[in-house]
Amino acid sequence: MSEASRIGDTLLEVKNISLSFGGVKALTDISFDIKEGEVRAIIGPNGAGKSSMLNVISGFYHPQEGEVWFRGEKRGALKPYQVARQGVARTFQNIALFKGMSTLDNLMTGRITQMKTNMFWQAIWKGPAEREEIEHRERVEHIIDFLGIQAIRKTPVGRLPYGMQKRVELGRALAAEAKLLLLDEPMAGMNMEEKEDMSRFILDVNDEFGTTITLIEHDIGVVMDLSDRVVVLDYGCKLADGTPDIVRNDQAVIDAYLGVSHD
Ligand SMILES: Nc1ncnc2c1ncn2[C@@H]1O[C@H](COP(=O)(O)OP(=O)(O)OP(=O)(O)O)[C@@H](O)[C@H]1O
Repeated sequence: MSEASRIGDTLLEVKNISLSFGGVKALTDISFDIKEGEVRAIIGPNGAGKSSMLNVISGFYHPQEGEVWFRGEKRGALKPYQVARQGVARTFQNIALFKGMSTLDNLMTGRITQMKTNMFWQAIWKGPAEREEIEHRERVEHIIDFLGIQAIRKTPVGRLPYGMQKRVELGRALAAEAKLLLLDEPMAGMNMEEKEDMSRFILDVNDEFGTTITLIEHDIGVVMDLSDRVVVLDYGCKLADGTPDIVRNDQAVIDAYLGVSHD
């Protein structure tokens, strides 16, 4: 698909976001947008404010100043589960799976935001709840196929190698059928081969499901290959914003973060 047809209108916009923790200013007057269908990276040195920004988008942190707009509407002070119900899913820097549960059951927990029947229906009439369960299973089976993890579907995730756990975590976020997927360092701690696999899955997810993806990643090479646009933070301020080409040639970015020009 051509770039022009893949990327659509603005999906999410943060406007003039400032966030402090006591005396620490984590974010100062940050504005940028995320367009439908794009892969958008947030990069910056340690402590630059990347995770804080992701936490603002996912509703875990509420900034003292600024606004978040999602699908053309200003978002109120929603709780994280309400943001998730609107179609924003995320993964965490440290894997947050249920280690004793199987891959399949972990993926099923990703369906919670999509569940429509409640305890009342489940108690008095199993029909709708059973039909829903079948639908959820079908969706999860599709994700298992897509990520090529059939062999580990019954394995407790705590026994899986790290790279595989990260893949399951991606699968759980996919199970939520999000419009916007937030990935917090999806390749941290991976070897080169695992990083290549994960990069391929991220691009395939973007392509096949049309999911908009925003990711934080420390490996600059990976970020530049994956992303349509990159926003660079430094000491809580926005340093640069644009295509990988623009960002990698920006002198302020080279000075503050990259250290050397990546020609
Ligand atoms: N919950 C919190 N309480 C207090 N200070 C915080 C909290 N979260 C972040 N900070 C501070 O805000 C600043 C930005 O941190 P943040 O974790 O967002 O940066 P980061 O770019 O994600 O860093 P890293 O790459 O190391 O994960 C840091 O000075 C950090 O210590």
